[in-house]
Amino acid sequence: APASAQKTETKDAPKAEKASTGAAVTWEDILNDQNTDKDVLMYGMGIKAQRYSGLDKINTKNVSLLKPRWSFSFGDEKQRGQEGQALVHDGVIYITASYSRIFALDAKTGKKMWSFSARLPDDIRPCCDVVSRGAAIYNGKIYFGALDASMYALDAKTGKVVWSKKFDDHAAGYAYTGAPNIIKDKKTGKVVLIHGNSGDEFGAQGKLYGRDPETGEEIWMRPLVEGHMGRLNGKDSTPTGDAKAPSWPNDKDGKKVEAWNHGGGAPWQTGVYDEKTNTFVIGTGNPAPWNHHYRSGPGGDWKPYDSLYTSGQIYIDPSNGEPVGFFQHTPNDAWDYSGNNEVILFDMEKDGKTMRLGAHADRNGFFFLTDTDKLTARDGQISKQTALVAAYPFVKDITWATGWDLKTGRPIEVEGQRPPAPEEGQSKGKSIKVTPNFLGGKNWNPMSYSQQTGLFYIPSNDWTEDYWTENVTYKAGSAYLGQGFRIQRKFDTHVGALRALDPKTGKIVWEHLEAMPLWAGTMTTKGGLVFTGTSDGFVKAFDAKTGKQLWAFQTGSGVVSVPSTWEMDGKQYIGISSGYGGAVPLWGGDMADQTKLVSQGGSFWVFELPTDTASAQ
Ligand SMILES: O=C(O)c1cc(C(=O)O)c2c(n1)C(=O)C(=O)c1cc(C(=O)O)[nH]c1-2
Ligand SMILES: [Ca+2]
Ligand SMILES: [Ca+2]
Repeated sequence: APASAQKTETKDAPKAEKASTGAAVTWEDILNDQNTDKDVLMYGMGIKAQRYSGLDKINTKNVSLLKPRWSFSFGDEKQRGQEGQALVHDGVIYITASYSRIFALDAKTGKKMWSFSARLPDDIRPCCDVVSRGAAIYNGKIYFGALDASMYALDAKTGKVVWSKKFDDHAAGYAYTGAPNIIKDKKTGKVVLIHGNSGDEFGAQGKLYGRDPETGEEIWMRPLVEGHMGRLNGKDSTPTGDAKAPSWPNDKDGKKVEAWNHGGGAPWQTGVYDEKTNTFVIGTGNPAPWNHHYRSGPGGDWKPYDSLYTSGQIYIDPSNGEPVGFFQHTPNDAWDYSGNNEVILFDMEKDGKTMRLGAHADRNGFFFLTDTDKLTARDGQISKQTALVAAYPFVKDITWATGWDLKTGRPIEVEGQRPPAPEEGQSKGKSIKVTPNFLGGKNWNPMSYSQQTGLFYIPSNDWTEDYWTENVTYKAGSAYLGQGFRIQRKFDTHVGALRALDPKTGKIVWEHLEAMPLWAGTMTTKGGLVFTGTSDGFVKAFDAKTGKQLWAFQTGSGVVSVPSTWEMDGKQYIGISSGYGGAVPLWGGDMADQTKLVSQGGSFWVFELPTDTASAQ
């Protein structure tokens, strides 16, 4: 879209109040983000995406005194889900909002410096609400994606469009909701902007893109369905994996089944960069259609057909977009579990040695630890199920598998837990009960890892569904699921469960239950705290060791975003968006009815301790 078609509002920055150094963010700044308290330069709050802050000014002793400093309304009649995580640089907060909007706010006062609203066509088709999870910042520019499958670079000072690229057909269901990544490729020395797409529910082809952050020009494109052709510098590069795509069956004529042409696997969340091996890691989406019979061989034989490279974590060489490793969380995914959730990189001592691991809590109910050195090895093999180190259940009563075989790295599936095909002459198959349901034991909202406690804090949900197959044919722009479902609660006590998991043992050290689904991310701090938000509007802080709730503040709408924290003028601040939405009110059956009672909203909140904490006590 031409820049002139965009609406940019620029307000003069309150210069007197802004202690600006004017320096643009460099790759070194990004690499060091974890250790700099005064800024938040990436989604994940650090190169390993641990969402752990070394700040301890707000801590278990004083957090009960936390109060708002200011709040900013995103305005407009547009509301719905506010899922963004704020970036903070040079006294400015950059926060994305629903309907592909982004705001630059003065961190001291909440005063708007500029805002940008992408002009969206009427026929966009995001599956799961009009959300945006965040932006990236680098070299004087802010990068963020829009729901019509486009990417923008904005001038960080003015919000003016530097470049924009429309990368796919929104009318066919392609979209973008995630926060892009900035990484520096060690081989070429070039900084690369990496982003994916959304659209599996419409039979989109999942694709990952590497771009020049200065011009937006594509460097490479990597399709995530086996056998599809990649691109490098504008030319065909290599097919993804085996060109014959043996993990997808052939039809009667010996051609690939129709599903393979669509395939899914969209990387719609945010990846993480393993600096040591120069490898980019990102979760891949569900196969399309959800109905696995369309991705199975004659007589419903699904076992040889994993539907690669969907529902797993893929490792990519950022120099050329070549896949170097893959671990699949749900082979031939029949339940829309997808594999998109974040991978957090961390080190763990085991048997006297330090292991470099990836941690991932999947929608399928298992928490995975994978060996980063194996998955990033350039050994000519992509599928590396044996990189599995551990798989622990983190929700109750998982139906589809009893556990994982650590030798083969494959799930131990339970017979009869795949939804059967419709009987002859029927349009629907027999319904089965599935736990967790397709929205998962945990959805996109990121967990965090505390370097202080060594625990992971997982915003999980205990819920179930009725689930049955339906016949489906592909039609561009229409839902391509082939499944029917009705989401249901499982326990009277709760749906949401914030769980602290010990990666050494798989044990749940503590849990905190919530009546409504948990749809906000978590953050931990050296102050011994875990922060998150709830669907009924609270921002909450917990003792990271015990799970005791120490503070709660009501924001007036549901909280489905991701907290962040920074230091300014010697004080620590907590920032988070409020505004209810996301997938639950749209798809959630019983839960959707419950959540209709939550007021819509759209605001960003900043919290601080009273200046004189001693006298306030
Ligand atoms: O497969 C996809 O392309 C795709 C995209 C998205 C998205 O972009 O938000 C979601 C999902 N799938 C999905 O399965 C899902 O549960 C989901 C929840 C949400 C949300 O923001 O609450 N988005 C998405
Ligand atoms: Ca930082
Ligand atoms: Ca999906």
